[in-house]
Amino acid sequence: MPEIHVEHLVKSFGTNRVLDDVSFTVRDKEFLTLLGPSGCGKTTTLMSIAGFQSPERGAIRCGDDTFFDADARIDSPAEHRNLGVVFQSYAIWPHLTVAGNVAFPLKVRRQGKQAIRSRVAEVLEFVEMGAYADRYPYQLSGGQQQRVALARALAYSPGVLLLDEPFSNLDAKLRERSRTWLKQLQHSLGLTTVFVTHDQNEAMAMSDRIVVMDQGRILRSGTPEKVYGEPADRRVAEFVGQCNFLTGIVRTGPGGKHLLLTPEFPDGIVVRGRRDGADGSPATVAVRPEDIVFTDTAGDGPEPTILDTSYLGDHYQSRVSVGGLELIVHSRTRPGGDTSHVRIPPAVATFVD
Ligand SMILES: Nc1ncnc2c1ncn2[C@@H]1O[C@H](COP(=O)(O)OP(=O)(O)OP(=O)(O)O)[C@@H](O)[C@H]1O
Repeated sequence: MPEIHVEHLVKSFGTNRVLDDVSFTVRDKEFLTLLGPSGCGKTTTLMSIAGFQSPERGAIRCGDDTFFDADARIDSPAEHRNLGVVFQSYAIWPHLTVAGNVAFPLKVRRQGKQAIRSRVAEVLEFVEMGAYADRYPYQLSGGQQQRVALARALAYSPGVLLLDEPFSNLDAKLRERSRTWLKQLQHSLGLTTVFVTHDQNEAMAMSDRIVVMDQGRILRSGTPEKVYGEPADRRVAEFVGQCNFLTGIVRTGPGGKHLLLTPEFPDGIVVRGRRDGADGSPATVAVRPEDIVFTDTAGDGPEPTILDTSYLGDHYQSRVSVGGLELIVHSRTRPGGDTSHVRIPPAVATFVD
């Protein structure tokens, strides 16, 4: 399957610049997710790849094909790009059966009757909808309709799959099941896939790599582990999971490790990663709530005031106050009693400014 190269896309609607120098590569067979808040330009990026939007600047290449090149005035029509696209609203045709919906793009491509029949059967098997071929959309659940939309997109063996929030109409349980199932299908068919979502859990669960966008720009890209564990930017840390931010002064400690000294943690927090010329400069670090520990050892850290605690099934979430600072802490057990100090273990904090 081809790689996709998105290069320096710029796109405005009137005076509103919605893509501002967007570049990324989707590798062969990779599941890449565009993640970001509503209005950040995810759909516009996807629609530019699909050929339904034309940027003002930049280029989009897919394997050896140039889909779009503003300088060279190339903008190939959507139907020549051989991409499978599934929109947020699956838009399957209500007057056609499941098989009719899936056959439609093949008929448009003027394939023979026998070839269409066998391909429709094959694709419906991929999405586990073989038994529903003769049903109409109104006789299907939301999840089943979504599978039909996917089958229709897969029918003509596209090199690349583009998915724009395909699970947004499903309930939480079905959404979760659909994620696993789609990921398995994508993997087994080896499809290069670009997926759009504003749901960070969905992005984490499904992606080989995530591209985090905000206000038409790419803030960060990397594996889910990298984006979550080393967000590098405060907006990424805030958007991808919950996060605490601590501000202080950097000191170089034993072994060349960087420490962040804050009024609440005067002995210093050992920060992961290095930064040149940081000694003595102000800095902000991000610490995930699950990385902060309640402890009964007084020397380990300050004594917080617990403001409130919620039980969330697999953990407790507490809001605690340490000096003037409020922190969110996740713990396996309810804090209080002899677990009355908070500790930030070495190398869980990362610089974010
Ligand atoms: N056809 C259009 N005309 C004018 N403005 C548009 C048009 N399409 C999108 N926009 C604007 O461009 C910006 C980016 O929209 P886009 O749909 O790409 O965002 P998104 O990240 O996909 O958001 P969501 O998650 O809500 O779908 C928004 O401010 C939106 O209002």
